[in-house]
Amino acid sequence: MSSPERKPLIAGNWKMNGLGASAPEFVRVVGAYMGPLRNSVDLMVFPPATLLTSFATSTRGAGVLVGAQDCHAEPFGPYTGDISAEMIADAGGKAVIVGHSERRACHGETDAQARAKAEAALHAGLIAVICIGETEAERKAGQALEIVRSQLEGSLPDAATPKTVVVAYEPVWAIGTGLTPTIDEVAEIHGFIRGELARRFGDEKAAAFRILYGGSVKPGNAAELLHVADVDGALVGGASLKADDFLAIANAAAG
Ligand SMILES: O=C[C@H](O)COP(=O)(O)O
Repeated sequence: MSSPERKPLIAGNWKMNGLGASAPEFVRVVGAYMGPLRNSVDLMVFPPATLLTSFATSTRGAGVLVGAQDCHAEPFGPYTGDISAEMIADAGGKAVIVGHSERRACHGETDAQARAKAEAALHAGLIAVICIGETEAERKAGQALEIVRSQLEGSLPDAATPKTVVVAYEPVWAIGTGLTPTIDEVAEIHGFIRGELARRFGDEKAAAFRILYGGSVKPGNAAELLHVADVDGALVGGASLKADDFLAIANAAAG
């Protein structure tokens, strides 16, 4: 569970889903957030880049932060198809996801690239949500902690602060599968991440970083997962596409 100084954060990653016609779902989230929820939970939504500007416009002043799902490490240049952190900020984005396992698996993204992208994000004034997590084979081989340790070390910039960086632990085998680690496994990894942050940044700073859990978070399991020690929120994929489900998860974080 989040400590008093770490406000829970629920982040919705729409992945490659959403057309202009999906905007009303987001607008419903924004509307509901303007009630008491706003005081107890931070919300972020990461639509596809095509919807970034319209989502940023519809949440203006409402407090839901909108971000992008990836960025290039360079601010501009001959990188066809990519967008930079500066462009995300220019479009009204406030955050960016880097190192998501789908970028690592489908685009061969390395820890060093995730780190360079996170550095670019900080330079552009964005919050970087940095994803780490082991595969099923790595967990079965007893390597989960070591993989998480090396991804964390390799992907986090030295300049990371609790205000500019959020860590998201997403076991790859739990993403989109309906499977989740046990509560004890989640507690073990999140506690381990907190310890590794303390080794690198000191106890005080480490205590202020938010560490999200991601992987098959749904309204039905959110409360249990979100009340585990050192779980400060969730990075939600599929369930973030439906306003009711996403809001139910946000309310679980608040309660
Ligand atoms: O970024 C979100 C995660 O990959 C989790 O996705 P999921 O909730 O659909 O399992």
